[in-house]
Amino acid sequence: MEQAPSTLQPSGSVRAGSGSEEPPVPGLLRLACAGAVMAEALPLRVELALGRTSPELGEAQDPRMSRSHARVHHDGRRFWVTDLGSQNGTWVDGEACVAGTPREARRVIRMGDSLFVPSADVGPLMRCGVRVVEGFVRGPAFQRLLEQVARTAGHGFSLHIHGESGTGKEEVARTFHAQGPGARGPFVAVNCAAIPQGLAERLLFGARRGAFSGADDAEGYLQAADGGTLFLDEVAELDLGVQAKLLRALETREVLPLGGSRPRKVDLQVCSAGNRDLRAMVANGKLREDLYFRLGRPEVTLPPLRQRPEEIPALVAMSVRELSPELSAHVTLLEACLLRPWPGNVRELRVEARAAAQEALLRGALRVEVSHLGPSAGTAFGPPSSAPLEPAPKTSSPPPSRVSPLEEGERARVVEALRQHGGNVAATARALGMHRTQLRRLLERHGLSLEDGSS
Ligand SMILES: Nc1ncnc2c1ncn2[C@@H]1O[C@H](COP(=O)(O)OP(=O)(O)OP(=O)(O)O)[C@@H](O)[C@H]1O
Repeated sequence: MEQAPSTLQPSGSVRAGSGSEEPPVPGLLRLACAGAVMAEALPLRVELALGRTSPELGEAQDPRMSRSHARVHHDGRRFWVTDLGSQNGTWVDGEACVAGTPREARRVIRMGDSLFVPSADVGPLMRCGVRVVEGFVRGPAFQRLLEQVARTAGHGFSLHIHGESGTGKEEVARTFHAQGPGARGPFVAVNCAAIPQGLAERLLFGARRGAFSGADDAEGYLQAADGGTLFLDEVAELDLGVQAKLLRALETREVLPLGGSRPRKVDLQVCSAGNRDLRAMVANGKLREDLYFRLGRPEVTLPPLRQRPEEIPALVAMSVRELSPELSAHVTLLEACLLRPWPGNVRELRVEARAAAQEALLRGALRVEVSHLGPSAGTAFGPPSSAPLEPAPKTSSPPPSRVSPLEEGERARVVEALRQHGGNVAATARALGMHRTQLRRLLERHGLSLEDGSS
């Protein structure tokens, strides 16, 4: 049951369902005002003059903004900010502006204690706002995706959720379950990457007493999910033999436990998830083609957090409050979090925001500022990025070299973390704010082994 959602949007703004057919509306996402988190869309036709009394800013005013603070201009493709000699200054993408000199803004603008993010389309935020439902922050893209998933669940047997690690795929799977015919049944989540190879069959399909020495009767995950939904995260990590047996069970709706002679009927929906391109995995022989057709369609994609900036301030404020209700997130912390790329997505952001809050408490502060945030938090793939939030227009610039400085930074950071944690995968992953699966993939990509952490 959904508890009454709270919505971070101005009263009077429009809220509707999907609006993807609408033409894009460039503008600013106003994500903080006077230090308080908000999520409001400010459409921008050509120019917006922002200041303490601007009619565009409505009733929510920031006393630290000057009456005539800055001008934001959109040239049809890019956003430009000019500080108008404000008392407290204007920061664009983390750097202070010189009054009177236009500066291109790509990621975040700070004026007083207010934050604005330039966006090629503020329409979705105008229509949907940002909602917080049972401690889960849902921006417009997330809301639209959940609507789509709810429709699929009504008349579908399976769903595949594609998305980077830590983006919230389990919440999407839970919506698929809650909206499907087995909503009253169990929801069983299985991380296939975490199952030791030799145990996969026993854990998935169960075992009969005597199947192997010391074996007792045990239910598998498929039997446990009977009448509900089985959520298989990283399904392509199962070995091909287990994949064949899984496919058979899903097709026949019967599970034969290890050492058993009589299969048991099961009735379940299946939701799978992962970060890799399943078609490429089929092509590489890592995923059975027939299992792909059973599980891989339909597919929905959950965008990474860096493409959902409107959720970031609410997530940070929530994580800080979780540590202590007396703490508050300062605008400089929110700004820094908007500037970093968060390769570990929401999981990493929440871990690092809580760590910053803890640091503030240790230093006796009740306001969590950027100085409390770990310098490498949110940058596991290199230094803080200045890449635009929306895809940049195609240019004829030369292709990047094979090993970019960003990748070198990432490799060095992983090696250092491994060294600090004695090659322990779980501890290293935790320290980097990522999932173990994500760390294993990084090690693979950089040709590293656990021994690379020993010095
Ligand atoms: N929008 C959100 N609001 C609040 N918490 C969130 C949100 N999205 C994710 N989280 C939290 O972040 C953590 C990671 O989310 P989740 O486990 O769903 O990620 P995932 O995409 O399944 O990643 P992985 O494949 O690595 O498991 C969880 O603790 C989850 O509750």
